[in-house]
Amino acid sequence: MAKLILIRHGQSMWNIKNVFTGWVDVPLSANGISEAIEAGKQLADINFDVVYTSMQIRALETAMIALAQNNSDKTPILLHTEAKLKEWTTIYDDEMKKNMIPVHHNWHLNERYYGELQGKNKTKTAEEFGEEQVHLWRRSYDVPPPNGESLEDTAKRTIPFFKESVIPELKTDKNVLISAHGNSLRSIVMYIENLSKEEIVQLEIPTGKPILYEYEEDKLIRI
Ligand SMILES: O=C(O)[C@H](O)COP(=O)(O)O
Repeated sequence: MAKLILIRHGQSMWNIKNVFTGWVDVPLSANGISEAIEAGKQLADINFDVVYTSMQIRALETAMIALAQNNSDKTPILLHTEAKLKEWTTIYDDEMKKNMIPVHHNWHLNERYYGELQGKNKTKTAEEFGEEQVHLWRRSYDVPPPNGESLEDTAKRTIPFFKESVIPELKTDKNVLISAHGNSLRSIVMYIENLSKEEIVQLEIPTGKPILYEYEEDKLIRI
């Protein structure tokens, strides 16, 4: 039975400062690296066949650090350009691929674009615009931050990608790791678990804590 593992990147350098990050490309903090190592140890017995990350370094770092803890002797191969993808399909033969894990990067998994809030301190923003308004921007389904993406907007790019790229892997019994972000993953969990617009407001995804599903009879069951 194929497994799907979702993991939000470990704590980032801006998570520490409580700053809206979105599409700003910020690395993991020392604590975030420890979180990724711990997550990797928790997932060490899963034989991953393919990995998907966003284009953002915090998600890629988390995936690579977690994979470094894996008990398989496979090597992750970053397929971050069309040329690398072509090389993967033409140069590497099946024998070589047995000991490798393809790691795909894709902007569709990027964190929600936080628009004008990017770079702003979350506490100061709440003081400026009010707690309720900021909570709506951060956790509602369809209220976007100023010149940013709502969760609904984010889902319009994550869900088609998930259906077109990830589901076919699960259907062919591949174990999949997705390393992404708090809100891009909230949109995916909302889809998988069929959460309502009201329920999604309550969903928080902590940094570095894997979410596990098993794929059976065309359904994803949380385990
Ligand atoms: O982009 C960010 O600031 C964080 O990754 C998620 O922020 P949020 O928890 O405020 O949505």
